[in-house]
Amino acid sequence: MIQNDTIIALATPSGVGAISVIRLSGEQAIPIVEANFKSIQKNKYLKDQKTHTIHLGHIVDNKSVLDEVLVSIFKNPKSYTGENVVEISCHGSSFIQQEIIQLFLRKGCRMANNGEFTMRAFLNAKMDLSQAEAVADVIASNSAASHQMAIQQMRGGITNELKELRAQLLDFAALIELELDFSGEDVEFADRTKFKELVVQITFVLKRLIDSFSFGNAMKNGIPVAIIGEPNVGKSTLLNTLLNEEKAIVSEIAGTTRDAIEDELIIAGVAFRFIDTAGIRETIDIIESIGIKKAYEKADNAQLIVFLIDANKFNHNQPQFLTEIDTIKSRFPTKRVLVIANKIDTLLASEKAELQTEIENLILLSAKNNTGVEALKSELTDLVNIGALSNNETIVTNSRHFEALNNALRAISSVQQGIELEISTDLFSIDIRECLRHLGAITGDYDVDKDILGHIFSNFCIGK
Ligand SMILES: Nc1nc2c(c(=O)[nH]1)N(C=O)[C@@H](CNc1ccc(C(=O)N[C@@H](CCC(=O)O)C(=O)O)cc1)CN2
Ligand SMILES: Nc1nc2c(ncn2[C@@H]2O[C@H](COP(=O)(O)OP(=O)(O)OP(=O)(O)O)[C@@H](O)[C@H]2O)c(=O)[nH]1
Ligand SMILES: [Mg+2]
Repeated sequence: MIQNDTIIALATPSGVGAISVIRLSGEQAIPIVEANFKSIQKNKYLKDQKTHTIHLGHIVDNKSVLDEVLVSIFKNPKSYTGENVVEISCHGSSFIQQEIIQLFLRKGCRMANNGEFTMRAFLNAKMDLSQAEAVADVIASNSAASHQMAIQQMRGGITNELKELRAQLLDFAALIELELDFSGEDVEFADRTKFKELVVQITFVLKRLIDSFSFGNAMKNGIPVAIIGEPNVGKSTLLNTLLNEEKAIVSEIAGTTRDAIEDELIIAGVAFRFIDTAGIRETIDIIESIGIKKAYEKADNAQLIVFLIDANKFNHNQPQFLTEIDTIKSRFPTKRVLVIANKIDTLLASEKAELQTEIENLILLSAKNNTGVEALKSELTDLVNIGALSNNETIVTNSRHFEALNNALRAISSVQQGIELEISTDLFSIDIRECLRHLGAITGDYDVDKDILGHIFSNFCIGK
């Protein structure tokens, strides 16, 4: 499916750099560049050169030399897009970049849309849709964890997990449909025992992939950690200390933070998104109470909760702290709650020891003096199960894939029910097709809607 127009875009960031790469893809890429390229070698022409070769010369426009460049040639189908591709490595000046692009736009190229090079790679079967989508994730990845998940996906993660099972399901679909053609006679081409085994196996793999999404999504976007506690306990100070930046306003006035403030921090290769919230207390202030409501919402949506208490207020005669901690833990029964006693710089050593023995698993910290913060960080990374990452397992991070996997699971569950209830074959053969369709949507094997493709690639940057 070779597109007949030739597209051009800057492949490197716009702005000044040592060199910049301008990429052209399409049937006419080589002749278009050829007409304005002069090799330093006499009588050397790009059209005669082998694929994957590099050539030194000048880009010329009406005999004036725009730049000395290196031109790389990739010949259809051996290129990133599967089309003829030419890359021009020029000097990294904004002026030169623009002059060269403008020159080739005049000579018959068209400016590429976002993600169009990768879209062409998909349309020319250089990669499947899930791999093409992962290209954007690779570019966007900002932590070791998100990078690893994206690379795994770009190399065909989900596709490889499902390819074999999908092929087997397709075979069964064909056999079962064949039985339907002989509906008068009592024939069974598809081995029911084997078919049941396959359905169980598919269900198992789908569930594993679906389950990986909450982890994958959190890893990709940063694991949300809500910092909550009473006013003035030092939540905003802790956020600032973690980020090493005066992000949130800190003051001795209780009720300083109103709106939730968040930012990302990468700890040991994993992105965490820390959310500082309004201090929780009874209040008649309308704005403050909206902030408190929001604090609860943030905690509800967070993966982890950091609950801060003011170590100063600890009084060993009163089990008030313990009640407070229990209240928070029962308010968020399914979440991991890390309890932190802040402001330990104001405590005597004996008081610290007492605090630690009275409250289990307490992290002692001084947000102001930056003590105990490393312990908190290592506690956080311990809580994140990155075992899946080191095992190179496929982790679903894309919500489109997640949705398709859920749809496929729903369909295969109907198939399973159909077999158990021994309903007529024609009914569950529809569910088998349905399952195949959803699995195909992930890789783009089924006729994917133009709009869906447009939507997927619109999230890319130009030149990718
Ligand atoms: N200069 C440059 N660097 C780049 C890219 C690019 O397009 N250009 N890439 C773009 O993202 C990535 C590399 N991906 C690529 C994937 C395939 C082919 C390619 O030419 N494939 C051919 C030939 C393979 C061979 O035989 O060596 C093919 O698949 O047939 C090129 C780049 C990252 N670095
Ligand atoms: N001594 C000491 N003071 C601290 C520490 N952390 C915060 N403080 C002080 O406690 C006061 C309140 O700090 P904030 O960070 O604004 O507290 P907050 O929990 O965000 O308060 P609200 O936004 O009102 O809920 C400020 O005066 C801080 O300087 C600490 O570790 N030690
Ligand atoms: Mg605050």
